[in-house]
Amino acid sequence: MSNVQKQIDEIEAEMARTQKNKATNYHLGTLKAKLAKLRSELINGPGGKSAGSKDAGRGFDVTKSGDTRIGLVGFPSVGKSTLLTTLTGTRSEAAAYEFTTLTCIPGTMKYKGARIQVLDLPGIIEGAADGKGRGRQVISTARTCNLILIVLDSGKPLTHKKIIEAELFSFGIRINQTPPNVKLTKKDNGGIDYQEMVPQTQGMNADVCRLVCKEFKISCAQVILREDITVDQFIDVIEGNRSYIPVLYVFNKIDSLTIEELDILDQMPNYVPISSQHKWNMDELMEEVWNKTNMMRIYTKPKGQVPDYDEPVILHSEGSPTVEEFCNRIHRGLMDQFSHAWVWGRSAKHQPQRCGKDHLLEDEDVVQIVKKAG
Ligand SMILES: Nc1nc2c(ncn2[C@@H]2O[C@H](COP(=O)(O)OP(=O)(O)OP(=O)(O)O)[C@@H](O)[C@H]2O)c(=O)[nH]1
Ligand SMILES: [K+]
Ligand SMILES: [Mg+2]
Repeated sequence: MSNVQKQIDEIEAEMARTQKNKATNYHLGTLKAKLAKLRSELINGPGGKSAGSKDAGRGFDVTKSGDTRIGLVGFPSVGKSTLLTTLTGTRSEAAAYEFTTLTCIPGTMKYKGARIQVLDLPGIIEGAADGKGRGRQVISTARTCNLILIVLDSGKPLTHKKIIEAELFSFGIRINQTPPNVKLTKKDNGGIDYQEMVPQTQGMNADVCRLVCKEFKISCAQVILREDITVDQFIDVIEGNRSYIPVLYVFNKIDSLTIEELDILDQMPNYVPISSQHKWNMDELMEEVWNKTNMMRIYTKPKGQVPDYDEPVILHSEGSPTVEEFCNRIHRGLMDQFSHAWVWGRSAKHQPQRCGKDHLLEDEDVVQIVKKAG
């Protein structure tokens, strides 16, 4: 065991021993900061780049293609390769022995007009993020995905889910979370200026903030907390290299479960039960993938022609994208020529509606761009 891993274990043991209360809150804050620093060191070497930076653990060299990228992550033999083949038609060897897949196999599927790249990956086990097997490469590649499918064998213990989550976590991936709404501005002088815009109920206060900053050698900064966060989330802000990625839990091999066992699984959020071998419930999986990747279809309509429903322009957006974002997606420079747009569909008050560049679009709107005269 490496020296760094030993220190990590010691701190984790100390944290487990320490009762959570007001008096120990500060001490725990310092321990959490130390732990985060050691984890970065473990992944990148001492003084190395922090997790997630370009030269940190290298992923597999697979070119991005399509509108979005999803990765299949899980223990060996849960059925990732079988799923890739079922979804995309690309053959990836599947077999009953562990570590059948030794590299990253890409495939593509089309759904609602969007081209989705799916990455089959080698299986990972506990300790993957610290370099066991190809674990680091797998998780580095997972960091490049817009959505991760954690594939689980529904006949195996649920503890596997926790282990995979912990591996992703220690590599700087935050699943199904949004980046903390915190502003941190480093300064040259003036100490730590700490402001709470909303009451903090999960351990943050001015002293904890100062202690954690000190651990990271930040002595002067403005810190504004715009939501109620945990100390761990504050450390995430300081380290600044986390990847916030949505996750779906795909419970495979449900063909070998009883109805009662299936009912228990049914109560978990973000989960999709499937059988990749029997192609069961693929429709729900595709729909959940669609919902989690925040894609929107906008159809173009050249003047005097019917809209092109086969090749939508795909926009990624948490909320509604603007006409301007749509134009920029088609090609740079289009906005220079933009006069107005005709919009049909859910976002239009009448069909069509004449709109400016700030108009907010909805899924499946049809847009015709009118260029400036001359
Ligand atoms: N019963 C059942 N078996 C399945 C299903 N999907 C895959 N399998 C079997 O599970 C075994 C492992 O499948 P793989 O697709 O190789 O699993 P993997 O996760 O890619 O495995 P590694 O590449 O070794 O990590 C094979 O024997 C598959 O036939 C399923 O839906 N139901
Ligand atoms: K296998
Ligand atoms: Mg495989």
